Amino acid sequence: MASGRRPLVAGNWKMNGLRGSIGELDAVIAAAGGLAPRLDLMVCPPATLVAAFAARAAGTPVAIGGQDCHAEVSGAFTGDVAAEMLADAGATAVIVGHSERRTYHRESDAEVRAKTLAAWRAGLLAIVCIGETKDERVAGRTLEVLGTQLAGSLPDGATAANLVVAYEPVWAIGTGLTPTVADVAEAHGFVRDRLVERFGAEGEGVRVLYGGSVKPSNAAELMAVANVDGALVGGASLKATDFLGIAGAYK
Ligand SMILES: O=C(CO)COP(=O)(O)O
Repeated sequence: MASGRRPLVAGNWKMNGLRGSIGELDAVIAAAGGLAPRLDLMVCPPATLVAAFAARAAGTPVAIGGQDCHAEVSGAFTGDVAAEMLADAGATAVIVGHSERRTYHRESDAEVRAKTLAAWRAGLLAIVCIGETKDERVAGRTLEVLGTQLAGSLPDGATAANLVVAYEPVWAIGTGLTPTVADVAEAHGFVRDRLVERFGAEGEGVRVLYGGSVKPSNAAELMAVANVDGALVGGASLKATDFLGIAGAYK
């Protein structure tokens, strides 16, 4: 903090939410005016809800993002969604390389890189996720893994305006477990160094979010760590009261 970087608190709804869930977005929008002077707010609903959510959030401080995109503009890719389609639906951002995509869809760093380029091609902010597994942490390989993921997943041309990195330890996602403050500081400091090495002043401006079991009760502690520029929130983003409680870490 005290970095000049504007915090971003983003909710990743994952495969949750029906049209009737828009009341949660409404509650976030209702509180957004009071929070907007201090931070950016984003909700990333499933693809089926992006258009409706974007229409509802239009003209408010709440941004809407997708959760994944295909690398191509269009074509015979059944079930996939292009970055241009998300933009057309009103999204201004997209999460790429989430560990659930890397695990269940076997996405490689090269694919994540291609998806990041697709996001930029469509004019979207790319939120690129990285993070180590429990085994990798126990083996003392966390920073090596993060370095490899950053090198492979980030294309040249990243700027403070087109890239956000989310550090999400795989073992902390949905488990209620979080790294220690010292471990978060080490990981985020490492990511910052790599961003600055590669992208110079732009890398200094790229926001690095922490994700993995962020809750209202631990948000203040996690968000106060150096080089933590906000949160990517899963489960606790589904209820507006919890999501806003996390955003409330920025007083
Ligand atoms: O994966 C996450 C956000 O992308 C984190 O999920 P949880 O907040 O549910 O642990």
